[in-house]
Amino acid sequence: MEMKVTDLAVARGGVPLLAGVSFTLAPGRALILRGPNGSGKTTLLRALAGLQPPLAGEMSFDREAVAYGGHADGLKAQMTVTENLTFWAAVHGLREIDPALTAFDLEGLRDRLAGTLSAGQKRRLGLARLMVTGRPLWLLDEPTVSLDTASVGLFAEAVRGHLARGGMAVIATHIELGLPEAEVLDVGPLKAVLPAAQLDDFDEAFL
Ligand SMILES: Nc1ncnc2c1ncn2[C@@H]1O[C@H](COP(=O)(O)OP(=O)(O)OP(=O)(O)O)[C@@H](O)[C@H]1O
Repeated sequence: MEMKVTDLAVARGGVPLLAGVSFTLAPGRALILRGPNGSGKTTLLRALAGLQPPLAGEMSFDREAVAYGGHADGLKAQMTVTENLTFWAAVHGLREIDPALTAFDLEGLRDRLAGTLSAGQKRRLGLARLMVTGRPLWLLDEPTVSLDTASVGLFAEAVRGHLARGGMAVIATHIELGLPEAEVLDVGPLKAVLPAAQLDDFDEAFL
């Protein structure tokens, strides 16, 4: 499956943020989204994930292929690491969790309640969940928040393994992930031009 996005425009709170977003991603490829705070990377990812409608443009790829990793971790605090992953795999009709435990160095924590994990450990578990979905298109919003250098390395290896299996990834990040093979899209220059009338209503849009 190829991911093709053409002339996408997105808004948040009624305010247009980005326009003319176009890219094509082939199996085995990753795209890194860059851009200043507030430029619309999260909003773009939400639109790609089908969580909000775009203002305009075309998206051609299978929505069922998407595994979305947003800011909220969505972990079940009263379930163990193993139970969280097993549950998530089962939701996607799968059972295997060991490769994900290994990839994110979670074996030693497999029986710990997710609610008792540190911020970085929770983040690793949240990322491990992507692997057990079996879904080919990872859409990731700031996946390395709370991760130490070693864990960023684990994440980069996991993405690389995913790409090697024919997967794809679109990743919004401010840091250097150590994925030089990834393509980069800077959304900064794609800032939507607000019509004057809309500029008057700008504050209202956030109320
Ligand atoms: N729920 C909301 N309602 C209204 N406006 C919002 C909402 N969430 C975010 N925004 C605004 O939309 C704009 C784009 O936010 P977005 O989170 O997409 O940017 P970003 O590029 O991901 O930023 P960052 O690099 O800080 O994560 C910002 O001005 C933000 O304040």
